[in-house]
Amino acid sequence: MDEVTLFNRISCYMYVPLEVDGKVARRRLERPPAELKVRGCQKSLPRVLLIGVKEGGTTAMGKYLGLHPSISYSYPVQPGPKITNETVEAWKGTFQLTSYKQLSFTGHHSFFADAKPQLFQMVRKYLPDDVKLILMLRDPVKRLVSDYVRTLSIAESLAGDERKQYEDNEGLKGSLEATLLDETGHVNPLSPIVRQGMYNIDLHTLYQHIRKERILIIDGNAFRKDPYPSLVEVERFLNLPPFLKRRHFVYDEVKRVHCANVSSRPDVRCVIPLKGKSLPAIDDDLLLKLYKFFQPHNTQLEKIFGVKFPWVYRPPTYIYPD
Ligand SMILES: Nc1ncnc2c1ncn2[C@@H]1O[C@H](COP(=O)(O)OS(=O)(=O)O)[C@@H](OP(=O)(O)O)[C@H]1O
Repeated sequence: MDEVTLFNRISCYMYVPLEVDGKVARRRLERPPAELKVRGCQKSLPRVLLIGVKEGGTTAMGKYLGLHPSISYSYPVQPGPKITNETVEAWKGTFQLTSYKQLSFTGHHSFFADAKPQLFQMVRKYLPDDVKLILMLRDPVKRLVSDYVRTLSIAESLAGDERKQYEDNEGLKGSLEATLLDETGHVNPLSPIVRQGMYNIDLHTLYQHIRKERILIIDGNAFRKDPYPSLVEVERFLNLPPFLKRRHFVYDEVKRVHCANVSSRPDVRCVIPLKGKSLPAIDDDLLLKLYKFFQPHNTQLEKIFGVKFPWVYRPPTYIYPD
């Protein structure tokens, strides 16, 4: 069966041609009510949850896994802040319709590091018993720099008290060095963007609450270089019928990432609209300090939790490795 037919048989939505300025685009519509009923289409709480980390590749993973016809992906919205019947209902209200042949899937990059209490409460009380979690971990130094660039650009778009409050919350202190280092020049583990990369600590807490078999950890570095092998791993972890193919992901020389091309989903192409954000040049000494700081945390990841990604073993370096 071709991709479009398969999608049209399973999904609660369809894409119809729409002419805009002489060009044919596609508009997504809900299927007719009778079909929605037969397919059991409704908003349902996720059976698959992407839990982070921030800047780990969660946006691309969400969108690309959502290309699978057996997956109904809803754009990430953070529930809460308190988890109650009402806030969970409101969260569910933001989801797409899911048919009985699909798994409802969403997530938020904050679950792993900042919103664990909410995550645990939801898993205990609200989410389906068979819920599975996907966690994307990326070289913590790259994650940190990417996070800094993103956070700074958000701060620069704000003004006055609002900016000050945001900078305080995020621990931004005027420069990359001031944000990451304490008064003695050591990497500051209390800096929020440093703390987020100490994955071993958060993983320890996660495994105390959620069984290991329910969690798949994906290498965000490998996913960025080529999303296809990671997506196949996720398909298998979720016991989905194999659907995603190598030809669905094409490297874009300008954007420097893979973009998607699946005929049933004209709405998903590249995750970033233009070029990937360029990372600042980092002083050699600072880079070495950061890699040295994270090395014992990465070692714990391997020794205690069996995470064997290449960057976990990398010795500290003053170059920014690939
Ligand atoms: N295919 C593809 N397309 C676009 N971007 C990709 C892709 N694969 C991985 N990435 C990397 O994802 C990084 C952003 O991560 P997140 O989406 O987790 O960020 S967020 O915290 O949820 O906003 C972002 O990090 P930076 O490159 O450092 O900006 C991307 O490199």
